[in-house]
Amino acid sequence: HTPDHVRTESEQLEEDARNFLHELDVKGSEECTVATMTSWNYASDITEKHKKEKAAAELKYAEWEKEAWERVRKWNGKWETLSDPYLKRQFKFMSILGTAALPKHDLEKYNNLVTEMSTVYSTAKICDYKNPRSCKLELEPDLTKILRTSRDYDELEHVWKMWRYNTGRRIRDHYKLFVRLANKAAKLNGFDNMGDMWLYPYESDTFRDDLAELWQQLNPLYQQLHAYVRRKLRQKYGEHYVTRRGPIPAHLLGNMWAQNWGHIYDLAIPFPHKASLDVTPQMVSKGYTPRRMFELSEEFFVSLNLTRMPPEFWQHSIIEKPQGRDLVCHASAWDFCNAKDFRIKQCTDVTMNDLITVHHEMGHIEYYLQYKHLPGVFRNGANPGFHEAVGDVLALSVSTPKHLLKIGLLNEVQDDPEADINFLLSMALSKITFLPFGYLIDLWRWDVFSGKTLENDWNCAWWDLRYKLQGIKPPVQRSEYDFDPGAKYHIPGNTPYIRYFVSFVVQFQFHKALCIKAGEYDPLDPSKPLHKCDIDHSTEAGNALGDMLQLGSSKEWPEALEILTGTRKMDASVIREYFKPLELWLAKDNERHGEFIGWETDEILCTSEVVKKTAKSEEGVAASDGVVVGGGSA
Ligand SMILES: C[C@H](N[C@H](C(=O)O)[C@@H]1CCCN1C(=O)[C@@H](N)CC(=O)O)C(=O)N1CCC[C@H]1C(=O)O
Ligand SMILES: [Zn+2]
Repeated sequence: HTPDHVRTESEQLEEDARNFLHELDVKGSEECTVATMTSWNYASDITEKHKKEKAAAELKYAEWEKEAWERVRKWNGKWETLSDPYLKRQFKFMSILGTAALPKHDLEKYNNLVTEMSTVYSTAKICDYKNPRSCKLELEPDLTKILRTSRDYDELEHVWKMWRYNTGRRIRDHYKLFVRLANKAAKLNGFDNMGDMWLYPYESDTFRDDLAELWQQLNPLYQQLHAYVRRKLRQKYGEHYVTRRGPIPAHLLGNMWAQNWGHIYDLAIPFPHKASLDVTPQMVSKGYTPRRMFELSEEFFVSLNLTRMPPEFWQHSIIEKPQGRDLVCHASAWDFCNAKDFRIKQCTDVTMNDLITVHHEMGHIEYYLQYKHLPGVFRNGANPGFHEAVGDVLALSVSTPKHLLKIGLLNEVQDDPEADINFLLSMALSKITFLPFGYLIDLWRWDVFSGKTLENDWNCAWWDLRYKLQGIKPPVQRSEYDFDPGAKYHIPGNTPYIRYFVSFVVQFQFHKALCIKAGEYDPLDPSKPLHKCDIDHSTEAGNALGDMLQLGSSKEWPEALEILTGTRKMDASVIREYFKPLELWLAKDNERHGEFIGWETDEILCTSEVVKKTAKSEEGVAASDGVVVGGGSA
């Protein structure tokens, strides 16, 4: 490099900035590794000792973040004059301190509240409906299995109600204090409330409006699917429980949160005489293990010329539920900030649904691997939605009958319009049904953080959204004693959720771009529709995906999106194109059956009053001034 004395002043500033940022990054990564390790130890073995170690490490890491932030602040007024956008972007991100801005005692309280809420959620157990003295049923695998397989209305209601009784209801007070401290931290960072701070990584002041626009474009398709599934559930459970024009009882949809209806495919399959596409039986009969499922996923990434898992991954990951201890079973991917230790923790079941989740988690690991060379502030998704989309994009190919045949999980593929509709319906039961759920979680939380939803209305505001967007209702009347949002991992876990809604839109844009590169999709060739595309073994597709992943968050997400897809905007028309044949079929089928599209009810789903418990039952007691949340039609 040029000797000091001939450099211009701005070149000198740039050199100093580079050295300053590099030094911070080395120290920051070391601190991050220590903090992440104690977080992993707690999440994989919940003990008082691990909780204390995690709490101490979080405070220590916050000390480091504050020190780094104060050193960055000294560059204010200088870093903005740098010409290199790569350096300026690093300073921009390092100027946001986060919750470490809280006074130490507030931060300690905040961290403990989150850990406490997570512990309640992850260790909750309920009593068995069929054997009330056995009270050791856990969410994974017990309750998940019951929601997936039981068709007993009352058993499902018991599990649905008791899960919420032992999770959400028990953390409602924690959450009140958590919200206050979260907003205090947001204000210390110059945001109005935590909801605004969560949107910072999307770098767009029209983001909320863009999301509302996407939902408007997707809602019609959701409503057609909702009407069709409601008819099938009415056939199964009878008109008393599933009315013609009302919302669907939430506990009948195969999933604890009604976020993915894939497990009632057997009740909804349009052409039952065609081969089933749920390959769980084949996975079991072929002796699949969790390890095999992870290797299958890795093989797909490698076939795309992407990076295989490092030895540490197989050494340290937990891919089966360990017995004899409490742990956070909710699947997660971990980056230990040292460019070599990456792990997944997942209580894997041998089911097709878990094979999809394996790909989801592996997608996170692949993103970590692709950007591990970048400075810490860029070791993130272009936006959080991109991080959620990577694994799902590969899973779109894996889920095709053609691919399942290729890997021996299907022994025949029927290629005809009816089989097509069956396949698209099975995909819609997890992709389309998720959209209103993925949107409403943070619609609810943004209103809670902003104060638009007051503490006394938390649960009824939740059911207002669940009714309005998903067209579902609770099997038993709810009150403000309950805290049903707290029964979903990401609320006690304090993980933002709009990233999943973004992912479910952009993953189809990624899929389309990769399918074109793989020569698997041609809009003008009816034999190559988007939903039949399988990109496996396409290095053109893999290289294009890798090029985008390697950017991390060093470029604004519209630029990263453009590099891969040629467009700079989230675009709902691609997911609608993928499901077009199904949308046409559903509209005709609903028309033929005279189905009412949408939902209405005059039932009181949630009361602001505490419902007086009667000896007979909980429902049926009309509260004095119940808040009617189901009055309007959709
Ligand atoms: C099963 C999955 N678990 C999350 C995920 O993988 O996103 C976990 C918990 C929260 C964040 N997380 C991570 O692993 C992050 N460390 C990844 C990262 O940000 O790097 C999950 O929650 N999903 C998948 C479908 C919809 C949603 C759900 O199940 O509702
Ligand atoms: Zn994820």
